[in-house]
Amino acid sequence: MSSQDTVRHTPLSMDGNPTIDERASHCFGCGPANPQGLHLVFSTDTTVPEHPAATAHLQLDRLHEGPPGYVHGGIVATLLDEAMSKLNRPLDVLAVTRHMEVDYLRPVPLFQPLVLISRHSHRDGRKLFHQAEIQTTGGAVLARGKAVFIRLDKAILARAGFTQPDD
Ligand SMILES: CCCCCCCC(=O)SCCNC(=O)CCNC(=O)[C@H](O)C(C)(C)COP(=O)(O)OP(=O)(O)OC[C@H]1O[C@@H](n2cnc3c(N)ncnc32)[C@H](O)[C@@H]1OP(=O)(O)O
Repeated sequence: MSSQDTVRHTPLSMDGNPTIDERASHCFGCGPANPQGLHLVFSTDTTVPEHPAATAHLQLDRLHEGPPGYVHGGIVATLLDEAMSKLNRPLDVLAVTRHMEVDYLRPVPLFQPLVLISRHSHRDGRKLFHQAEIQTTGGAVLARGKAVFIRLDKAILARAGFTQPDD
């Protein structure tokens, strides 16, 4: 089995005792250790601390094709979800997507530079409301998403298996 296959097929529970960042290293959207992942790199802007923003620049190829020449719709949703998830750390919360809506406004082209932008809108208790867009470098909006993330407390984390017994 190649090392790539080993990574792919090793369950989290057999991964030793990784740190939380190591456990996130295989995230399909941003994990550097996932050989099949999108490897998105975000910069965050906390100029307005209560409304942080996140931005990534990317370009996709036929690995993520849906309609000929364009990005698959599921990948479009993944990009928006990932961008919105990046707003949680600047807000100092651990949260997961509970609800997401996607507007597919224009086909998202392969082989062209794209900009992925997200911004936190507001919060209501444990609910965080985020928005995101996929844009061309000229600023044309191709897809737009909005989502409700739920802030996780220790009990939910344990129930979902995101923590290990010693956490
Ligand atoms: C390394 C970085 C990784 C980043 C990955 C990118 C982000 C992700 O993809 S995370 C993975 C995908 N998400 C998940 O797997 C989450 C799965 N869901 C869960 O585990 C649970 O539903 C969980 C824990 C979030 C919440 O469960 P639970 O505590 O039972 O709450 P639940 O009853 O579902 O409702 C949550 C709240 O959302 C609200 N809600 C649901 N839909 C909507 C909506 N459309 N609009 C507004 N509010 C809504 C509900 O009304 C409820 O509100 P309140 O707290 O006021 O009652």
